[in-house]
Amino acid sequence: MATLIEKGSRCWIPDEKEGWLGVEITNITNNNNKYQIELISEDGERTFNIETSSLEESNPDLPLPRNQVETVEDLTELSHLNEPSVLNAIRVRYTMFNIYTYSGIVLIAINPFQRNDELYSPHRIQRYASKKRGEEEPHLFAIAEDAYRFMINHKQNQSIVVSGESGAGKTVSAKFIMRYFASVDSDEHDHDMSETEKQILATNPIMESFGNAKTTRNDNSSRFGKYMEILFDKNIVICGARIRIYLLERSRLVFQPKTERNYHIFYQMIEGLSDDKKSQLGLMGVENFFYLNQGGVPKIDNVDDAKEFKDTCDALSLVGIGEEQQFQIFQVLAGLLYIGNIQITKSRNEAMVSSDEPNLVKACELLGLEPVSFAKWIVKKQIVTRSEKIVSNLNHAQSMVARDSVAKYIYSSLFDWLTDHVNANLCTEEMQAKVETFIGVLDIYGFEHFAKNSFEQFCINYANEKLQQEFTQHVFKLEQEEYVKEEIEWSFIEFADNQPCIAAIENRLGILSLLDEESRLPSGTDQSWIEKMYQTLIKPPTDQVFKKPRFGNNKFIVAHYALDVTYDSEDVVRCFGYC
Ligand SMILES: Nc1ncnc2c1ncn2[C@@H]1O[C@H](COP(=O)(O)OP(=O)(O)OP(=O)(O)O)[C@@H](O)[C@H]1O
Repeated sequence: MATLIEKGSRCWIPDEKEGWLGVEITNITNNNNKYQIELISEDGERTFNIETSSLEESNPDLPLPRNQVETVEDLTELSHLNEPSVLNAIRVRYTMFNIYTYSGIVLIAINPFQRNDELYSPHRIQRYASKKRGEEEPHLFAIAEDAYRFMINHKQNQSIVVSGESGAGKTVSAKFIMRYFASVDSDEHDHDMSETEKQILATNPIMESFGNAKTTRNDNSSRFGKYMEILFDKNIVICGARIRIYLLERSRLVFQPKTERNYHIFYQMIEGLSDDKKSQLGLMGVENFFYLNQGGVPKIDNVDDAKEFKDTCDALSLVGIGEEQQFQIFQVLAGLLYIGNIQITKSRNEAMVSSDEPNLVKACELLGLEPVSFAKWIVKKQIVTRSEKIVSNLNHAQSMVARDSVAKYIYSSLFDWLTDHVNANLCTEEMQAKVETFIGVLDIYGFEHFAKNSFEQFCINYANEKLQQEFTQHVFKLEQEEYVKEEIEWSFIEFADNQPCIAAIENRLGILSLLDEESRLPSGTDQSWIEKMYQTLIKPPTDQVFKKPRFGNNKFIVAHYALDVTYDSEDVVRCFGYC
């Protein structure tokens, strides 16, 4: 910073409202080695008493006020790669409707929250076809084209990772990338969609109805991770596609926070089915089902659930799930809603449910279960050891978990079944035989950190931890290869290695194996899992990344690459055991 502090230098100072303020140094007075710096900012001349350490250098050519033009298409071209310079460059581009900016091999996308059809038109696709990155302005299509060319030239499979927090625009971006692949190899740029694109896009209403929900951050939030592969034959023509699903948020089926909803399909079904079919399934209004009424918002603004239902049914028909099978799916869904209404009573310390409890009877009728044994196994558990079977009673809270676990398990099995069905349609055995290479697009939840973090957040953050490791290794490896190729002198760049965190999670005596072990024990509890973790992991080297919070005995902290997250252990062992 020493060279920076002189009259005329431009720099950034922290600002409570704006984050950072662009300023110019107009005068410096040294008073007992405490510098008083006069700065001129975009909102007029002001004098600031500033610690020199809180200044950040800005680009010498950055004009004031801040949001005058500074158009780097790649952040690596900035003369100072500090936080304010990076944020400013992205912000300036955004105000000029450039939502995409490169940062080396990464494309940063800012959600515009407004439609711009031209940006993704067939004409645009054509503009990026066969072009090298940098020949056209930054765009998703340039990333897709890069992967496509690399696959052709090197005969190597490619993957594009789309990452970001909820509502950032991952799913929309992934869809546009798919559209690029589906149309770039056809001669139909200016015409209608290709058959393959139609088929691929038909999977969207299905996966979204069953896997998306309204959350506080996004009315159509994907509650699962998705890896979609576009398959190419030896002539580089698309011969099919394949979807893999990760981490469906099972807890949403039985619990929704205020203003959020369960999976769209339930509301669609209630709005869209004919009265006759609804009465066959015993379906009533949303407010009558505990699994649907907790968030208190049965409707989403500008969304017509009945129309969406029709689109879902059309898409199901398109992938070969006919009307009869569709009705069976709705029957399963209605059965789950009745499971959620089953009343479990408390008697002393034991839970009780009668086999003629009306909701249980209806759930069993819809799901083809036998009421007496279903009622029994909601309130009891059986552990099978090598020599015997041990049956014990559950208390009320445990029975509620058992009841909900059945519903969660059935729903996620239904989701898997749908995915398999979609896959069978997108890639038949005949297509499979032709596959030479593929390009995969990963659309997965970003890092999550809430006031209360459950096992689901833990799994999501673990997945992101692995992605982060893959990313750093890939970027540094590529960069170093480039230096060697160009015979540039270089020394190793220090970067945060997150391997210790991954090791604490997945090693032989790590968080996951201790959980696995605990959930197999007849007497396994959350508390004993936590205590085993405290004993095993709070010592070198894992004590760097695994900690005990100052308050409470049922939580643990993991120091992730993004930040420290405190996780709750409540119900983890029981739910894990049921899975
Ligand atoms: N490129 C874009 N152009 C216009 N609008 C966009 C774009 N990307 C996202 N949006 C808007 O933002 C909303 C949220 O985007 P999207 O569902 O893709 O987020 P997400 O990152 O997948 O979120 P989640 O993790 O919750 O699923 C979209 O419904 C759309 O309204």
